[in-house]
Amino acid sequence: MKTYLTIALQAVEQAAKICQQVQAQLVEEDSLTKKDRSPVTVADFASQAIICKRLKEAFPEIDIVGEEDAQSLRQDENREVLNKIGQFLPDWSVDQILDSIDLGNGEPGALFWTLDPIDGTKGFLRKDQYAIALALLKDGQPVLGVLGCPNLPFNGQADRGTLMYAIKGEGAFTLPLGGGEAKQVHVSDNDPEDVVRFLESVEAGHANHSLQGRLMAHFGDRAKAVRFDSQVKYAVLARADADVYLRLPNSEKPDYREKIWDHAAGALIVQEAGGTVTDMFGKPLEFNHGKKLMANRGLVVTNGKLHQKIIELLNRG
Ligand SMILES: Nc1ncnc2c1ncn2[C@@H]1O[C@H](COP(=O)(O)O)[C@@H](OP(=O)(O)O)[C@H]1O
Ligand SMILES: [Mg+2]
Repeated sequence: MKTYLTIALQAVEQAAKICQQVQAQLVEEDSLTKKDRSPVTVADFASQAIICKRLKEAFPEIDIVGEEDAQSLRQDENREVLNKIGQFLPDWSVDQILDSIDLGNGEPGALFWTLDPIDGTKGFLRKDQYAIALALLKDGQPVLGVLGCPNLPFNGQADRGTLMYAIKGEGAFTLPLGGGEAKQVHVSDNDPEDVVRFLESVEAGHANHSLQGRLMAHFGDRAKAVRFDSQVKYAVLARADADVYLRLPNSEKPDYREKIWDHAAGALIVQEAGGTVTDMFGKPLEFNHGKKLMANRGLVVTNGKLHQKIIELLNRG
C-alpha cells in the first residue's frame, strides 16, 4: 500500500500546484458549463490530466473513475479552454492533454481509483476552499484516501496548504502541501453536552440548511455552524476543528445521489482519525453500486461520540 500512497501523494501535490496557479489568475473564460449546468474549469481538467497520467504510468492495470472527461474539450467552441490548459501544461501536446483526461473514463470494479480533480468547483471559482480528492477502492471500500486542500491553512500557517491521507487500518495523517513531517490526526472528543461545531456546504443547493438549522436548535447556544466547500469539511473534522458534518438532501432535489468521488477519500480519512461516517439513517456507505452511492441517502459524519444522538434527532419523525 505504501507504493500506492507515495504515487498518490506526488500526483495530488503536482495537481495542487497547477490548481493554485490557475486560481491565482482565474478569469470567467477559464471555465465552461457541463450538461448538468455545473461548472468545470481549466484547473479541473489540468488536475485530472496530471493525476491520471501519473497513476496510469505507475499502475497501468488499475482503472480510474474520474469526475471529468474530455468530450466537451474536443469541440471547437471550447478551443479557448483547451488552449488555456496548454498554457499550464507547457510540455504537453493537445492530444496528450485530451487523452490523459480521458484516462479517467474507467469503470468501478474490484480495485479502482476514484478522482475528483477539483471538489468544490464553485468554491474554487469564488477563490475559496476546494480539494483534490483521490481514493483507491477495493471490494467496494476505500482503502487509501488523499485530500489536497491548498487553501486550508496547515497548523494555522496561512501560506501553507494542507495534505491529508489515510490507509485503511493505519490511521490518518496530515502534512503541509509542499512537504514536511506527517503527523497523525484524531477527531475531537466533544460529546452531546459540549459545544458542537457543525459543518455544512456553502452552496445551499447541495444541502438542506433549514433542516440542519432545526437539528442544531436542539443544542441551543452550544451549536456553532461552520461552512466550507468540498471535502475540506472531512479534513477539518478529522483534525478535530469541528465535530459534525451533515449533508442532508436538498428538498428541491430529493432524488439526488452522492457521487463516490465526493466522499471516498474524505470518509476513509475521518474513519481512520477515529470518527464515524454513515448516511442519514445510520447505514454505512456502500461504494459498490457504480459511480453513485445508490444505497445511501444524505450523510452524517461525526467524531463518533455524537453519532448516535444526531441519527436519533434526524429520524425521530
Ligand atoms: N443537489 C446536490 N446535493 C448534494 N451534492 C451536490 C448536489 N449538486 C452537486 N453536488 C455535489 O456537491 C459537490 C460540492 O460539495 P460541497 O457543497 O460540499 O462543496 C460537487 O462536487 P464538484 O464541485 O466536484 O462538482 C457536486 O458533486
Ligand atoms: Mg466533487
